[in-house]
Amino acid sequence: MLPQSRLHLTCRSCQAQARAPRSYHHQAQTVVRGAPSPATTSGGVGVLSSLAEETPAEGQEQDGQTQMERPGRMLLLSELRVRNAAYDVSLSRSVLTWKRRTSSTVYHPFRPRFCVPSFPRRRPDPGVGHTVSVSEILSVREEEENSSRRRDDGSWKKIKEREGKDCGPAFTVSYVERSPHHRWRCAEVTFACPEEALCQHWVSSIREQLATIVSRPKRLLVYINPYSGKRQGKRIYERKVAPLFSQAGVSTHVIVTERANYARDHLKTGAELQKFDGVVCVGGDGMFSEIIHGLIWRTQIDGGVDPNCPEEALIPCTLRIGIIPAGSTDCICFATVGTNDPVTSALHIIVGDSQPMDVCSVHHNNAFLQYSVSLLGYGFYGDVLTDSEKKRWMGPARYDLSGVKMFLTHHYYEGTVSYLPAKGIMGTPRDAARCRSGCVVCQHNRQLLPEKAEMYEVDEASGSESDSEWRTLRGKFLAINAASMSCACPRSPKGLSPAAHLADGTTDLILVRKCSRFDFLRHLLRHTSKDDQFDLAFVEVHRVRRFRFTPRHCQSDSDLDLRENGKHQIFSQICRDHPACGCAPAYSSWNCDGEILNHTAIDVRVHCQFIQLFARGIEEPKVFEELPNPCAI
Ligand SMILES: Nc1ncnc2c1ncn2[C@@H]1O[C@H](COP(=O)(O)OP(=O)(O)OP(=O)(O)O)[C@@H](O)[C@H]1O
Repeated sequence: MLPQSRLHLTCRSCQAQARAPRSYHHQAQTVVRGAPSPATTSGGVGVLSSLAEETPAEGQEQDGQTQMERPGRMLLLSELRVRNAAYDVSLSRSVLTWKRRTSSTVYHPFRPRFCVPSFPRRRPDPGVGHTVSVSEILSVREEEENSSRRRDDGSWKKIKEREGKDCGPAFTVSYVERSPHHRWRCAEVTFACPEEALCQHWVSSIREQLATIVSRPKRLLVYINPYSGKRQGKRIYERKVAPLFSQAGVSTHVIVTERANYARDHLKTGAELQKFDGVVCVGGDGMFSEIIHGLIWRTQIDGGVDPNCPEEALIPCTLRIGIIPAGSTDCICFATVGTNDPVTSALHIIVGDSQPMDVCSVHHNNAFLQYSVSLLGYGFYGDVLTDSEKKRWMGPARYDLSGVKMFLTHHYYEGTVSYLPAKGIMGTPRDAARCRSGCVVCQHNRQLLPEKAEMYEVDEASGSESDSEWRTLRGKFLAINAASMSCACPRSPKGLSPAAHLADGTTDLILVRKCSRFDFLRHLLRHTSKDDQFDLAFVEVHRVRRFRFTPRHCQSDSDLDLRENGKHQIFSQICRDHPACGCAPAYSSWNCDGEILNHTAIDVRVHCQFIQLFARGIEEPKVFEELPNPCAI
């Protein structure tokens, strides 16, 4: 137990104590009696400097008072013990910091509970400190004095950290710790306190700070597709996600879907959305598509907007969506979090992250077809999906087999593409920079949008939009792809359009014209190499706000869909089903985020930052490389 005299506590509500010293340095020297001055040790200096950094500008010299007289965001500072070692622990509004005191007689390097050391033991670093953002603290709990607690699986476990001397009052903080490859884990640290009152004060102070984070969801509506991927959706949710939600005090209403489109229909009509802070889908991209269709539709209907009209200004969805990856294709999760890991996604939901995302609306002859957030692909990717649907029994391997088959059949399709280029924006599809967490390109282009939208409206009203802005291309295409995000996934880490942005109000229109099989293979292989996949004579890419496609056979027939066009349909279907006849089919299908569209003539419009996800975008690697805690890696 620490002697009472060694405890020092600074609290916003205890101004008298905080005002007494002239500086943090001075305060530490005067309050921590009976111990070497922290300012004279490396540990002390580190703590004090981190506190100084945390003090806001408005806390600096005002009315002749020093920073210490107006402690700003610093709330608590105590000497506590972690695994028998003394630490200076401080709490501000933004960070919790603990730093080992060099005066401590026993040194046990701190490690989070989950961490298995995978590197040779280092010599203790006297300056080792840990800083956790308050926004990434999941929960805090007071430990019971009998040193045991119930585990998530219901069994009882002895807490190793509390064995030995520190069996008095203690509290445990659970927080987000970064692992390689953008994975997040829940780590814990237990602080032993010299007395019960101090322990309770720390717990209530941390809870108070957590309560101020209004972006955190408190109640979630969860849809689980039990047939996603390897049919593990329910298990993944129950084992990996539900315990974290419950630990963080997030309540849930869970619905296991009973059929395809169950979640979409429930969201459209039945769900009491006002009761929830967000919707979570447990499944793959198909399940996510269901969720956004239900939510967007419901938002428009509630707001009195006709979703069928391609020219309508749609109302953005405010309810955030979380994705727990459990499907065979989890591209959207990968693009927005950087990994397909249920625990990481659950932690992003708990901390209340927000990532805006563009949505494309797809219409045919003024009738709404579908929304898309990742890939709209005609030709190669449409054919791969059509073929793979017949092989669902094979599982995810069906995509590889159909990919090889469609590459060998090498079909091209004739048609006309018209597009509205995204002018005056920051960024191009050939940029080396990537869309990352807090992307400035997305923020900049979003700000431009109201002006541009007005300009388009004016043009449309005067009937001149198509003349002045639209561009038209005709030709034979092996593939026409519109990538609204990079479409990176574990198989294709660069994606179809590596520099595409999640939320800049544009889509990258990639046109692969008729070429030899060898050239097409070169293009495909560049998706996985460092070479630029657009730097080929038969490939062009345009960043656009809107585009239309009309297959050749529809052009003479006022955009009538092929499926309504008897003769062509019959022959094309025969050619598609029996490629051995040697005759190329006249049409392909659109692959819209993994679903096949019923029409080939389409009008696509991008809606900037139309939905919000519980995600942060992909963080730059340095975020976890620079962590002070060596156990994090
Ligand atoms: N209870 C259910 N029974 C059958 N199908 C369902 C059910 N719930 C949802 N679905 C449908 O299953 C389809 C595939 O779901 P999901 O995307 O979650 O899994 P997946 O394995 O990744 O599939 P895919 O790779 O084909 O997208 C979705 O289109 C969804 O509408």
